[in-house]
Amino acid sequence: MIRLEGVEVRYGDALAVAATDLEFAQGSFTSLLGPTGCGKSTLLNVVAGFVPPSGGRALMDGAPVTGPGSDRGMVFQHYALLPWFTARGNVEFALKRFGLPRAERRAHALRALDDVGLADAAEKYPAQLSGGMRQRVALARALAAEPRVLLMDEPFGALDAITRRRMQQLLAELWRRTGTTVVLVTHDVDEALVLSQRIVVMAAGPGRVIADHRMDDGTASPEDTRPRIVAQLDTEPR
Ligand SMILES: Nc1ncnc2c1ncn2[C@@H]1O[C@H](COP(=O)(O)OP(=O)(O)OP(=O)(O)O)[C@@H](O)[C@H]1O
Repeated sequence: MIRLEGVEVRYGDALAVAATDLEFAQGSFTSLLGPTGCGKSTLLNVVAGFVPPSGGRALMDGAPVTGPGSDRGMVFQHYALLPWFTARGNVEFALKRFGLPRAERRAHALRALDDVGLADAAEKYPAQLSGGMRQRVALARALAAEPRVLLMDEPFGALDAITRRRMQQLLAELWRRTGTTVVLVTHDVDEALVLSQRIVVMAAGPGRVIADHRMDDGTASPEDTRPRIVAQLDTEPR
């Protein structure tokens, strides 16, 4: 459903991502893994429509991606919540651009907050919420519009280990329940192994794909795959 054809990204003279071909099947869960600067966020932002490719093209259901759209929800490491809105207000605000009537926006927002286990915190402000709860609001905000694709850029990078684990479980549940296509950017091999069906490993200088591990076809277990990925990350020049 998402297809990158020869996607290349330059920032000025610098080649951030060399020509890359990738496909993400509908309903799949893929992690993009690699060292800092290898172009993970850049590729995700091409799919999101925030960064236009300098070469090649990104397609969603066969149509070129020309900008952000409600079919793609995004979650960042830094939650970017609006401090003057409650949790519910933040989710409702994000729904505003879809032109839903107010009552419907509210119902959607409350349902999304309930889905992430925050029904009781809907009227709290971001400053009254823990990091994990804020990230749940950000997840609710992305999911409220019922996107077909959820794009996540190091979403749990700022959380402590226990909260991070809980959020991973929540994400796995939501993915199984909704069938949303997920593309997750992470530095963390174990996070990628626990969550995804497929791990695309990237290297820097210039950013490129160096391996594509599939764990969903029964041929490789996470235990077999882990040392191979660690070796790939270690041997690549940074
Ligand atoms: N807006 C920008 N302008 C100029 N250069 C950029 C810009 N965004 C990213 N880059 C450069 O492009 C390369 C890829 O960056 P990108 O953020 O995609 O990597 P990443 O793998 O996501 O890294 P990290 O894990 O640190 O977030 C890096 O060399 C980075 O410095």
